[in-house]
Amino acid sequence: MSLSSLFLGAASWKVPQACCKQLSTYVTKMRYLFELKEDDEICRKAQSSGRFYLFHSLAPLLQKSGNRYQVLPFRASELERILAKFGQDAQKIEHSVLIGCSDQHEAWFALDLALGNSHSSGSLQKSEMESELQGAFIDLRKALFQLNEKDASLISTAQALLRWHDCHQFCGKSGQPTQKNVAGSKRVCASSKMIYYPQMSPVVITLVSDGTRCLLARQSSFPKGMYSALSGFCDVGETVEESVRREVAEEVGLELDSLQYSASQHWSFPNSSLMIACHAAVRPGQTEIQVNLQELETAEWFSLEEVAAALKKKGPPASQQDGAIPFWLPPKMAIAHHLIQEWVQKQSSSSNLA
Ligand SMILES: NC(=O)C1=CN([C@@H]2O[C@H](COP(=O)(O)OP(=O)(O)OC[C@H]3O[C@@H](n4cnc5c(N)ncnc54)[C@H](O)[C@@H]3O)[C@@H](O)[C@H]2O)C=CC1
Ligand SMILES: [Mg+2]
Repeated sequence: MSLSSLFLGAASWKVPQACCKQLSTYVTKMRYLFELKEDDEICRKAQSSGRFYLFHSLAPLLQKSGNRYQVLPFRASELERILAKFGQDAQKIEHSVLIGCSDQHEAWFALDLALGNSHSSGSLQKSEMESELQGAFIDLRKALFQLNEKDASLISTAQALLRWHDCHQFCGKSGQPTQKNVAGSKRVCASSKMIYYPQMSPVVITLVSDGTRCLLARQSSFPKGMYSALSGFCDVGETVEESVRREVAEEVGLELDSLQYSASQHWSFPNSSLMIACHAAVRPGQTEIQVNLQELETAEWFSLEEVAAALKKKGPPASQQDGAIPFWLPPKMAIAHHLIQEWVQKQSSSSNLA
């Protein structure tokens, strides 16, 4: 709804034209997903004709195909047969969470076969399950970049939701168990009446430029040789702009002159974050960095040529003769890569114009 329509007087109110129009595939799909989240009965019915993506201790079930991975969803009837084979009750399906649906309204769910198992229900052996399911449970950190973009996004969402439910089984106020709704879009405590919704932590990621160079940094936990844009969790009460300015000041001791929003991304590691990516410029002539060694291993200015050359490389380069690893950048699927690519394109087009 636009702001102006909020202030329309009652006398000028009309039935919106859109009511008479056929709704688009996208709109009907979003409305259907909303219904599944709100209505337990409709969602339970959707499970019987839906598809299930399986996990084991938060590792997704995947199939190797060349040097890529593929997802391996199962229908409810197949899943019930598999659960029975492993001595599990079909009620385990109640632990599944809604992760999306197709344009034809086939609902998709994720279920972790290992989480939430009581000792009496019998522990499911991972290797036995893998051979029965004809796939392997792969750590998402290893598999994410070898999935296609759509599946990577679906599997990350699924893992984030499954992790959130696993960590929020008790109410923080009453200490009593919480119950999920069928879709898994919330958990409720019957005792305190508290409602818990799946959480994401907002994180800002900023590519700082001085007009000709950009600033890239390394944390000691990064793979050897990899540099990325500056990042940091937003503090409570901050705007995105305040978080960006504070993080840059904290990590490299620079003050920003301007900043511009670029894009956002859901990021699963180590927990669910909403990455908010911005470009920023430092005040003219103020480029001397003072690295906060508690947060970063190092930070350096890189020229357009250096960054453009690094963007062309795929993955970590082999180490040089002296054992050093040449500098490289995060993979395509990471929003840091997108920011850096955007900066290179902008710089290249402005240097072509000059
Ligand atoms: N997708 C991408 O391209 C990139 C993603 N990232 C992600 O951004 C996140 C934040 O980046 P950092 O520079 O490490 O953040 P940071 O600079 O805020 O430092 C991390 C520290 O912040 C504190 N912290 C405050 N709030 C927190 C919260 N809600 N959860 C966890 N720790 C919190 C902890 O002490 C933690 O050790 C990381 O999880 C990282 O995986 C970082 C760079 C690129
Ligand atoms: Mg940081």
